[in-house]
Amino acid sequence: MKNKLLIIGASGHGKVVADIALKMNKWKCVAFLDDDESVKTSLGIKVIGKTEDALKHLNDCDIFVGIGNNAIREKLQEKLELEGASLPILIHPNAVIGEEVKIKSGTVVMAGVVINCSTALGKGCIINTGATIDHDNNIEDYVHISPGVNTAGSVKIGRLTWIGIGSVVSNNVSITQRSILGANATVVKNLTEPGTYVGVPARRLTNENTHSS
Ligand SMILES: CC(=O)SCCNC(=O)CCNC(=O)[C@H](O)C(C)(C)COP(=O)(O)OP(=O)(O)OC[C@H]1O[C@@H](n2cnc3c(N)ncnc32)[C@H](O)[C@@H]1OP(=O)(O)O
Repeated sequence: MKNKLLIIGASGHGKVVADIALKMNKWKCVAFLDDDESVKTSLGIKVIGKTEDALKHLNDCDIFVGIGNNAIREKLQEKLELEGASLPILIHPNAVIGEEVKIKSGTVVMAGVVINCSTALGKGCIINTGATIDHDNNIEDYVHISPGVNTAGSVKIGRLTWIGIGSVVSNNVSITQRSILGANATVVKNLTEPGTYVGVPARRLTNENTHSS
């Protein structure tokens, strides 16, 4: 771990990431990188360069990708990993993490989250505000669990999936990779085809647009 933290992305999600980093009180200095030149500060924290500048700071900074879009976050984190970057895990001090929980690099766990025992979180995941992830879940890489989601026991969520705000996933259910669950969806059986699912119980949207946040 380094004593400086660089966060890529200074917009809404990046700001929440920075707020968590400040509350963890582990870094002497926190700064942003952002490709929008008009953004000079965010949350009172300086933007000191663009995404491409991350490579100049590999030796002196931990780097965190604070981008909400799953596919973009994956692309940036994978490149940084190849370059040997130090990619921390961010956990808000008011999150509750059970025994035997495994969390991989580049994942953020936000305020009010509860993760029960024996659950595994992959790399580059977002576990957003107030979500609960129960025991023995397997959340693969670059998944976004939106605010207020509840997953029951032994749920599996495939890589790059986005679970929309307030959704519920019943116990022992698997959701395949690259899926999107709309706000307030309820999943009661396995979703085996990637797609966008909405409603109670969740059903696939027929005319899907392409979303990847
Ligand atoms: C901190 C943060 O902000 S984290 C971010 C949290 N944000 C979210 O969780 C947002 C989740 N996104 C959604 O729910 C979106 O509506 C999506 C991704 C499911 C669908 O978006 P789009 O592909 O643009 O679909 P669109 O808005 O055109 O809707 C298509 C149809 O599905 C319906 N629909 C869309 N979302 C939902 C939903 N959540 N539940 C039920 N029906 C829905 C629409 O009413 C529409 O129906 P119609 O064709 O009969 O008019």
